[in-house]
Amino acid sequence: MSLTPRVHDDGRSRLMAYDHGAHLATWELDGEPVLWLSEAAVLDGSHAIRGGVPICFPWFADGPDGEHSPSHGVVRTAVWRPATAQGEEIWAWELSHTDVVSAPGADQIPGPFHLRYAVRLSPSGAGRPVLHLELQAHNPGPSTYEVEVALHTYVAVGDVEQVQIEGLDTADYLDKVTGSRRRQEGPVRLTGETDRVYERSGPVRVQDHAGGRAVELSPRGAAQTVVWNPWAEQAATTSDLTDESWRRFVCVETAATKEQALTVTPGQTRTLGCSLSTHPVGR
Ligand SMILES: O=P(O)(O)OC[C@H]1O[C@H](O)[C@H](O)[C@@H](O)[C@@H]1O
Repeated sequence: MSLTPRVHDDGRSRLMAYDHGAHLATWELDGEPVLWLSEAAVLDGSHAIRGGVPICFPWFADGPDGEHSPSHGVVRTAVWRPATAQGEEIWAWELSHTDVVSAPGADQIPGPFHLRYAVRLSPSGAGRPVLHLELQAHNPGPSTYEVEVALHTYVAVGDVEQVQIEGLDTADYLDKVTGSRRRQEGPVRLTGETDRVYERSGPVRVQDHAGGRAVELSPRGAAQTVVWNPWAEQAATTSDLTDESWRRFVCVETAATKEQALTVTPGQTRTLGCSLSTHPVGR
């Protein structure tokens, strides 16, 4: 059975989203994808959707201790409840710990939570729309806990080998491919499997020379930026990626993981967000 998408089309921006994962799956601007969605994405609710913006919560990858599962937590595969959209919001959803009690990994949730996630478009000064994503994480319980959170944004590019990512120069990062800690020199260029957690929160600009466009991501409420691309060999073993499709995206993720996880005290709401806009390449 196929999931039913929600569709918003205002003539310039076309957005498609699913209640499964509160997952914004596509953003096309003037007919061109800004967010990438895999042609082989599983859209029957049995898996996380490969592409768009998966929401990782309350842990990232295999979690703070490396022993959490499933990957990226329990909410990207949960069915979220539609919530009332406010102001310019196109869609909003909510999800609580009580909605995922029987999900795999539920026993590893650090405490009761209530999430609200909203997708909004606003015109920018230059007349180009800006996409705003915002996740609010509320702790309704009696104890303080920590959560890892990420908006795992798949940015569509013409050819990942011709991409330069600006805004991370001099940032320290953990290279998860080699396990080493390093410092970025100049813009990020991808030349192989890339999985890095940068200790910096944007703005970050993806210069997509083959695609003739730049995409800027402006994060809020998180201290880290993750850059990920599986490259050819990893992609070949990933069932929801087709041949060569790894060239068409780079994940630039607004993230709060490990030592930078978010502490949420009783009654507190932490907000993490990201705004995306397109620009002429090279400027
Ligand atoms: O395949 P997924 O569970 O969606 O994860 C895809 C990727 O997400 C993040 O970028 C992590 O840093 C990677 O280690 C992981 O491989």
